[in-house]
Amino acid sequence: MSPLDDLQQLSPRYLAALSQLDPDSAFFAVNADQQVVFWSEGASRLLGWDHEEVVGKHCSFAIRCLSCAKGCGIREYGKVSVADLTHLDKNGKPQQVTKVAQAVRDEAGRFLGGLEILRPQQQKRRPGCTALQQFHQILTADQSFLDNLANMRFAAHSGVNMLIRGESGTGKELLARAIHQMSPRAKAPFVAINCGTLSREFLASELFGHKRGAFTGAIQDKQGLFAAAEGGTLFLDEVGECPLEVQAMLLRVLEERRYRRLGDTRDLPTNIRILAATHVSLREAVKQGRFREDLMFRLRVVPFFIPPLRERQGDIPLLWHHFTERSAKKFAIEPCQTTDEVMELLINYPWPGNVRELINLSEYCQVTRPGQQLRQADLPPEFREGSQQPQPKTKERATTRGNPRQSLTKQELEQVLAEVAGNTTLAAKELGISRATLWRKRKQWGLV
Ligand SMILES: Nc1ncnc2c1ncn2[C@@H]1O[C@H](COP(=O)(O)OP(=O)(O)OP(=O)(O)O)[C@@H](O)[C@H]1O
Repeated sequence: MSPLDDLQQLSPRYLAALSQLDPDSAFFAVNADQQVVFWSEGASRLLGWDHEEVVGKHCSFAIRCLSCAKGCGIREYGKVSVADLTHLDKNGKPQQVTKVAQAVRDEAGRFLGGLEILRPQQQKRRPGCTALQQFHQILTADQSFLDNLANMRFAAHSGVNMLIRGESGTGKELLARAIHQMSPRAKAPFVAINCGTLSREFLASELFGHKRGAFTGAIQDKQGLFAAAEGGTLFLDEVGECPLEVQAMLLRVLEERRYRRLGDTRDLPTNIRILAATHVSLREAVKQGRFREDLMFRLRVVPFFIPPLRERQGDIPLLWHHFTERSAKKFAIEPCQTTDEVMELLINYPWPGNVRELINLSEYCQVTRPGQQLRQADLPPEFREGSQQPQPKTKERATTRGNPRQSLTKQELEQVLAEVAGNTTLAAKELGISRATLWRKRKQWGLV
């Protein structure tokens, strides 16, 4: 049946009239293939997509939410009601909504389609979190990450030294820039340096500057980053890699608020805030004698941990759609479309390179499949089933029922789905399989 036939069946005039009862909300209807057959004006306003762009397309094209990536639920349960859901609009901006959805069935109980309403929740949003997402470019749907970000606003404003810990690509520098922006130093410079990539002498010279003749090759006086960042923030990335001699120099600056250029005889005053980041534990580095304990305490007045992307699975669809749209704009092409199946693979991938790796992959997909539907085969080999690295040690994987890939039966899957009320994530965790596998098994055995 074509989308137009479905449109007739679902009485568009009634739907249009119904949607006018709540013009701020997004009303839409899908057919049995989950293609959009009705799209209200409120939906266009809330989610940014015009009627013509959406009708006839699979609903995942415009309805970008975490629950959709986990499986829609409307077909199975007939009725869905979820509060506090994060949806991305056309520009990748998160929208907090309440969702209600109702399946439409024929006399024989066959699924004909569904109706869904997304009500905006502006009034319920935490003002701090919204501002963080929009103003500081940190996108996340992870509530505990958001809470931590909101809780550190005062520390950010207060000017204390902060230490950010997280794996490579998790957004440490992005967060450091956000902290700088939230501080009274926002109008002064933000200067970043990676302490892990320079030799001791170069690093000291970069940081503090030098006088002509201070060392071989110092042919003229040079100002360092302390001078460049005066009044602002100096971000010391990979501070754990800093040589011990430079650590001693940094400690002196932090204690005395004065520094000396290499080869100089006089001290210069400094007024900067130091933010530092590390991917290793500084406590461990202290234990191993590679890092000064006194400097660690000075730097980590307020510590902040950014969880790796694999522990913020809810952020994967959000960031994916955001960066896919962004690279589509960058290359002036239509964004590629991500099926539920591919999204499951993305969600279950361990992302060793974190957000940076996700951005690179989204650009790769954009340029290799512009405007087209992304298939599993289009992803690099590490995303294909079976070649995925085991996911890093989550508690759930220890609670599986043996070796499910070989032994899972339809009956067992049915039983687990019943136990967890159809929740795909919980069922996958319980069975110790990826959600992609679970989804495939459900399709194979007609359990969708
Ligand atoms: N939550 C997020 N929302 C939007 N963009 C993000 C987010 N986290 C990271 N990014 C983007 O990912 C890229 C990598 O982030 P960033 O350079 O801040 O990571 P990092 O932890 O400092 O990495 P490294 O330790 O390797 O220097 C940047 O383009 C950044 O803007």
